[in-house]
Amino acid sequence: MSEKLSDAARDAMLGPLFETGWEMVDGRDAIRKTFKFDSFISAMGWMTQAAIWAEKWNHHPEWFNVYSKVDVVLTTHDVAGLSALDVKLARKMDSI
Ligand SMILES: C[C@H](O)[C@H](O)[C@H]1CNC2=NC(N)=NC(=O)C2=N1
Repeated sequence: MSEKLSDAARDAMLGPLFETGWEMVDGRDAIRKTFKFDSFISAMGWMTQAAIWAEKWNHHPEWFNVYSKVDVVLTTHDVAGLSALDVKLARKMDSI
């Protein structure tokens, strides 16, 4: 079972993600980022790879795709807020 991120963990783990374009969602304990690709197929390929990691870790993104753009929101529904799993998936999404 995941735990909500502590204040200390937030400082350490979220700071580096904010540098790569992640930001807090207004009014929610969640992070968001828009990923842009050069085609629909590139976006779908990225989503497919991210989906395989999400399924492996049983941690699923809220996301929305239009053509070559994917809007992603990460949060942990089981704890109603951010957990280390959100950070792990965000880092993976950045690295794919
Ligand atoms: C029952 C199942 O394990 C849970 O619903 C999992 C699935 N994927 C999940 N994904 C996310 N983002 N948060 C969760 O709390 C979560 N819980």
